[in-house]
Amino acid sequence: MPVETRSRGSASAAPAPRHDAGAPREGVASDHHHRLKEKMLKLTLQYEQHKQLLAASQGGGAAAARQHRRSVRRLNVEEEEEEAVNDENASNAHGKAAAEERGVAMCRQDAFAVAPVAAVLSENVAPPQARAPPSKDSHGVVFPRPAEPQEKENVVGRTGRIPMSCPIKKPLSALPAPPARKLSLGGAVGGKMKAAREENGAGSAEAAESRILVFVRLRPMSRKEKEAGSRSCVKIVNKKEVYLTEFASENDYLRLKRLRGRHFCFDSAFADSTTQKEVYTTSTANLVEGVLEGKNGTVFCYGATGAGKTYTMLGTIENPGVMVLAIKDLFSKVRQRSHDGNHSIQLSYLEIYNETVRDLLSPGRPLHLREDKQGTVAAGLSQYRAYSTDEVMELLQQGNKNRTTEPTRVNETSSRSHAILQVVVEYRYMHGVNMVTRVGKLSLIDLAGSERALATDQRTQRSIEGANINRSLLALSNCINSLVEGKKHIPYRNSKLTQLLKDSLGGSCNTVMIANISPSNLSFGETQNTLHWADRAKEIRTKALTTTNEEVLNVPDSETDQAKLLMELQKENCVLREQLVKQQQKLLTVQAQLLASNTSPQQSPAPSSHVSTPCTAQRKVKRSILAVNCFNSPVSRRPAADNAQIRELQTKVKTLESEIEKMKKEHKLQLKQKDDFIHDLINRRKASNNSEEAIGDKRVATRASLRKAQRDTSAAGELKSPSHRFTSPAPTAKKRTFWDIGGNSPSVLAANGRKTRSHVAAETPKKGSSMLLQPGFARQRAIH
Ligand SMILES: Nc1ncnc2c1ncn2[C@@H]1O[C@H](COP(=O)(O)OP(=O)(O)OP(=O)(O)O)[C@@H](O)[C@H]1O
Repeated sequence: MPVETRSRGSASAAPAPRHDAGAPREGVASDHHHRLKEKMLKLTLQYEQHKQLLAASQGGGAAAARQHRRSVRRLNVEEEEEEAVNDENASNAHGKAAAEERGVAMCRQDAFAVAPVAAVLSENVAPPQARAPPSKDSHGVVFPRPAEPQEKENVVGRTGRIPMSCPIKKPLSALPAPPARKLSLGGAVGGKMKAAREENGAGSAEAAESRILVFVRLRPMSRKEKEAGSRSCVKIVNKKEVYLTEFASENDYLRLKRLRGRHFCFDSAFADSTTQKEVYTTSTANLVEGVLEGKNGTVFCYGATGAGKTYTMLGTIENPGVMVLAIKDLFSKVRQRSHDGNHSIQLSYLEIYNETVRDLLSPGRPLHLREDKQGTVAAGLSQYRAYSTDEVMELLQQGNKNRTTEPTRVNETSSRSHAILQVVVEYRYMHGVNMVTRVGKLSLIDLAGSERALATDQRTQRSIEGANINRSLLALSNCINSLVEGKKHIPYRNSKLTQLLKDSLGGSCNTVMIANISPSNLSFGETQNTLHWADRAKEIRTKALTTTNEEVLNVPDSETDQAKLLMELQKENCVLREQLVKQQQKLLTVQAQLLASNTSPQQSPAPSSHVSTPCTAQRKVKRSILAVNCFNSPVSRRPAADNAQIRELQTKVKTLESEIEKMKKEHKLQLKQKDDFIHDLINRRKASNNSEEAIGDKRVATRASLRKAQRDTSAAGELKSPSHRFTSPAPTAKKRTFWDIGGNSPSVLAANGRKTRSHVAAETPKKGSSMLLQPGFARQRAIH
């Protein structure tokens, strides 16, 4: 039927006659077709539920089985009712005009209730979606039920000019609800971990699998894109649906007819005005909570180059991103809980550049990946124990300076590598006579952007980088495909990235994917690709999350007191460390005052500085400048009042320094005592009986392995124990610690010929320096 007739039909409010012989038969056929589709959907749902029911009955959950049977019966009843309604509708809707009218009306009511959407998607109309009954067992992220979008293929738009086809995806609420993410046995701790069951949902088969949560973030249009005259081709509706519309030139008659729209539905979709905090709270806050409970978590940003991945992960000083917010949150939560136990936080930071793994905190030779009980690990990767958010921020900043970055045509500070920040949180507490150790690992990943060769550069180095980035992302896509299809062999080994992501994708881990997209129609292909893979990733089921990474060590009565003492000592250590940091800060303030009071630049030998702090090289430089300017200057040249003030301040500084020195000595002594005590404890336990020897082994594999690794690698000069960090942060000639990773370190460039963010900063100190070089990792350059 011609378009005008349909339009007229929808314009007239009169319903079509019930048995209109003249009505076109194609309307009936299409209605019938939709009913069949709905029926298929319901059958699929029923099948899923039966599967769950079967699993529930196998898991011994009789109550759960009854519950499922009830919900299946309810579904059947609903289905019958709906069928009856559909039959009636079908007979009422013999006229195509009436069917169109119904579709448009529903469309206006639901999907287009949000006003701005109507402008882009007024063409998309469809019948209602099959709805799955809400699962009572679901403890996953709960979102308000979205308006049900309508589906109709090749419907003429309001303008009646551009035929649109927009296959509507099933909303997430209609998917089988993700089971509770309660507990997990992650790869971080292997060996003979005791699987601690949580009462809530423990043992139920519903918790047998979990799925990756997928979020989409749209960035604002950049100045460049605006200048190029691009239009927005993405619209976000109901905070979870994404509509993608392809625009064709009005003169492109050939493609005009084939213009298509796409619809996707995710756990949440963030519009361009969404704040960093909102993104963090919705996507990652739960993961941080889980890590403190001993569950592993991974967040990774995926998308085309320039789509906003680094902005989402790192952000700017004013708007810190997910990495920064997660770490702040982690520390504040640890502080709240540290009254009942002992927390330690260790972190490592690496990049995958051109298929080689590099340590960002202690750059050197490429690292090799190996598989062990803890999963895939980079051998020799340095781990740093952090005691405050500031310390982590400094480490992160140092790491970012060493990250490979290059300007491309698309993005001035394009990340040419995948960066992975891993934070391991260990929590120890006494539970009766047992010492419980819980370990959770949080991985925060900023992937490099997929790109077209033409979109970036044709220069050799860039194209090699681009090819490697694309290859690893292709490997990631292949793994996603295999996981979704339920294949037995997942090709993790095809790239370093997938090897490191193995636990996050196919293991027991709470995983979040944030897909970043650009609104510009010039990036339509990239956006479509990103959304396609994000949509696929939504279907990946990860392993059961029924346990925490928890180790329970039975401490005999005779040793309980000692264990308690040990914990007390550890707590005291933490307090002492905090005091030390405060004293150091005081010292710096006094020195700054001294510098301010001493305006005349005097040349004098620097006093010996024996305060070794975990400060940056920058801070050290500052200190030496202070020393040169302030100390030992000829007293005779200054007015008497100034001299008196300076003497007073000098005395203060000396007192503080001696105080710090004293504290350090005490601290060292306590650490030594603690280590002796631990050794003693282990030896005694080994000797006591054979069964406990196994537990001893387990300790070595988990908590103790970390300690052992620390000892081993610190011997090799790579990994520093906390005491080492405080006593000798100065770099050795051979091994460079992160404290002496200067932003302008020539060896980074010389060693491999690649550019890091440090080099970019050194070369272009003023113009648009990378956000990763700023204290809050801010890219000064805003959206252009
Ligand atoms: N949500 C946002 N709000 C404001 N500006 C943003 C947002 N997202 C991205 N930008 C800006 O867009 C530009 C490109 O972003 P970014 O560097 O994060 O992209 P990317 O995906 O990491 O690119 P690449 O893969 O090449 O590293 C930056 O200038 C950044 O400040």
